[in-house]
Amino acid sequence: MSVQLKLTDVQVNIAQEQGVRTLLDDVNLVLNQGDFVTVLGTNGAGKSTLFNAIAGTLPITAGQIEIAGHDVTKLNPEKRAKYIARVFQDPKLGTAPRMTVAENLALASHRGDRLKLKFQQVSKQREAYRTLAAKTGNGLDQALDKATEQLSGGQRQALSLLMASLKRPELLLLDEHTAALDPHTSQAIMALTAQIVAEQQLTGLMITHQMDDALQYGNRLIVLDNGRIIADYDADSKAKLTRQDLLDYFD
Ligand SMILES: Nc1ncnc2c1ncn2[C@@H]1O[C@H](COP(=O)(O)OP(=O)(O)OP(=O)(O)O)[C@@H](O)[C@H]1O
Repeated sequence: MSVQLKLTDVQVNIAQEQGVRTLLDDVNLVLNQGDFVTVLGTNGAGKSTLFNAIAGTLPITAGQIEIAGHDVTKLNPEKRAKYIARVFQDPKLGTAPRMTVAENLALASHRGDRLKLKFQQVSKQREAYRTLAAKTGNGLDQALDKATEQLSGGQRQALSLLMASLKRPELLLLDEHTAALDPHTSQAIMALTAQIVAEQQLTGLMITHQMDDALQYGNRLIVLDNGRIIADYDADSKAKLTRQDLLDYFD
């Protein structure tokens, strides 16, 4: 089975007035193709920092990061974006607000191409975009010509997910992507996430504070504390975990 993500002895130290602070401490993690891992941890445990280190928005102090066999340790975030798609908690962050749903999908499907080409594609690909948007089940297919700033948070997050997965990423990072949504919409977005991950056999990490989602989704679960991975449950041990087992980490 091929390795999609390999973190070796990753360390992130930050110089502060009070001295050096360690945000990630000797993190080692290997994800095989198709691993979808839920990530738990208290506030400040280092979950987003881990994503920032992988995405390259926060430089690492030591260690190595490989994605799909490429050593990306020294690559800037723009170069790493070729391999990584990330969906954030804030629905506003994943889409261009003044552009329509169709234009956003065109952008996502032609990342790296010339701008002119992207907009020609909107009309050509319209039916394909409509079919894709219909997958979300939340009316996005009826809103292809709406600016994304006019969408609901759930529609916008669904669009962010479609965009993130349109050009099958080597690695999908979901950073509490349902946290800003109401419970019903959150569950709908989780169901869409699971569908997309299964269809495309994506490899990814998903940060969540929802114990039930952490248990229900993915084939593996890790717990971060104080910048370290303190637990790593494979599919079998995850299946035996209870909500209380997880809550115990937050005492
Ligand atoms: N660029 C930075 N400079 C200094 N400190 C930082 C930086 N980024 C993160 N931190 C600190 O590192 C710690 C871990 O933050 P991080 O956002 O990774 O936590 P988290 O596990 O994602 O928490 P939450 O669940 O609240 O989102 C926090 O104490 C945070 O203040």
